[in-house]
Amino acid sequence: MKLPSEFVEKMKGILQEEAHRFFATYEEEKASGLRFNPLKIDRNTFLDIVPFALSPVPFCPTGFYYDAHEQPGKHPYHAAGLYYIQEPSAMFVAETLQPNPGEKVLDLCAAPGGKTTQLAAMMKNSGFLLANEIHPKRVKALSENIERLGITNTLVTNETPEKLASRFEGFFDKILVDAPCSGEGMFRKDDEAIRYWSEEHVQQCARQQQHILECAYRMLKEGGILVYSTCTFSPEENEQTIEAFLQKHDDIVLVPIEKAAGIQSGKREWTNTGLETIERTARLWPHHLQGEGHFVTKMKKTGPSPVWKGRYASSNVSKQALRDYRNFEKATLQIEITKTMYAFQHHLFALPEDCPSFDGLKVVRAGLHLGELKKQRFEPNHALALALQRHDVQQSLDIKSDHIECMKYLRGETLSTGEDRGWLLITVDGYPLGWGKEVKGTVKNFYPKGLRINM
Ligand SMILES: C[S@@+](CC[C@H](N)C(=O)[O-])C[C@H]1O[C@@H](n2cnc3c(N)ncnc32)[C@H](O)[C@@H]1O
Repeated sequence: MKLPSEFVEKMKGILQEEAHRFFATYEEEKASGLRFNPLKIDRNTFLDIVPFALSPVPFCPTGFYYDAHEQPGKHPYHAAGLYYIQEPSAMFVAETLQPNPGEKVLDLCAAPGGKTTQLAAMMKNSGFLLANEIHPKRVKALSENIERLGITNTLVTNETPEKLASRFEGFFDKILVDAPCSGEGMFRKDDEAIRYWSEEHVQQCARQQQHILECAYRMLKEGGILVYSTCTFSPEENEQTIEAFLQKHDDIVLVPIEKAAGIQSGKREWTNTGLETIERTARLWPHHLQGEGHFVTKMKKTGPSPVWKGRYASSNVSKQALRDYRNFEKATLQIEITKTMYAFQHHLFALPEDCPSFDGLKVVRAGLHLGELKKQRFEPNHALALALQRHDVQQSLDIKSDHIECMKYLRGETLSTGEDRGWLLITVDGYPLGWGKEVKGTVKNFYPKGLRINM
């Protein structure tokens, strides 16, 4: 691997006697990890059914390492949202924020959704999570991952941090800024990150991080928690970004992060003022643990915040549309969705709890996408299938993960059953994969075209 020479010199300078251990990790395989999804499966059942060898990530109770030769992204359990593939050190970030059910949480730089999906699971799909991504292409991947993992408490937006800050002053209990950075911790898994690296880019990222943190600050309640993280090593984007932020705000204090399992402290020598409390921050290094590397800071806002003056979203759904949905619900489900409903043209959503009004914001997903209102009938969305449990529906068709029928379904082919039951939840080993509509012995395939596999 050819590392940028300026990067090598800089790391040798700051790491000194540790540098050779750090550089030796570039000769080793990258760490591969996945997190099981507690919204769909418990730990023991997951370990019973998962067909790969796994070993636990010591700093994340839902995280596991898998061998590099495995391809968990291709297994039907991935399509069923039973797990999320995530770089192991990244798993520590949401663990540090520790959101609770019922809280109002913001993930400001969220795509592709590794941390969002972890946060939503920790919140047990309740409360309100705003997952924002500034880049229109990346927000699509975020939204798809939220759908696959069966997340229903999340509003996905495609906004700038400034726009959100002007709308949500003093609104959030907890905020995550997983900042865009120079990605030095990505070098083992992404050649692009190596090619893109320059000292100038490091400085540019540091300026941008300051700006994003300022926006986050405005949105935090008094007593609120702000976690800042990067997947880069440079002190300018880590200790120094936090140092500058603390200098601007005397009502922000660093909350100590417990260090275990090889997690190290941030370094006071790497601040401009020798800031002692920076040791409360955490550094995950590839030569101290199995992971690509992260920097994590936990902060608390102790001073007053403006009282949020916005309003909450209310339903805009017509009586007829609601009737069409309820008819579908009665005929197909065993549960009733009681959340506030919202329609974007013909598409019906069940909003997260405590969802603020999103008028004027670029919304990509507003909670659970229930489906589409077609002429006097309702067609369920894939997201609804993935947010259900098998027993939530009246009719389901279970296929085995190692059976050809499962591949046929994921390829978008029809299935033959000989029955005529209408909407069926198609499950793999009991876990929802998508919808099918059974008419006269044949199940029409509603697995989304964009997700179908070709093999
Ligand atoms: C480190 S990545 C986030 C990874 C994500 N949290 C996860 O766990 O999957 C940083 C994200 O910030 C976004 N970003 C870039 N510039 C930004 C800006 N000016 N404001 C907010 N976000 C930005 C990037 O598009 C990128 O998706």
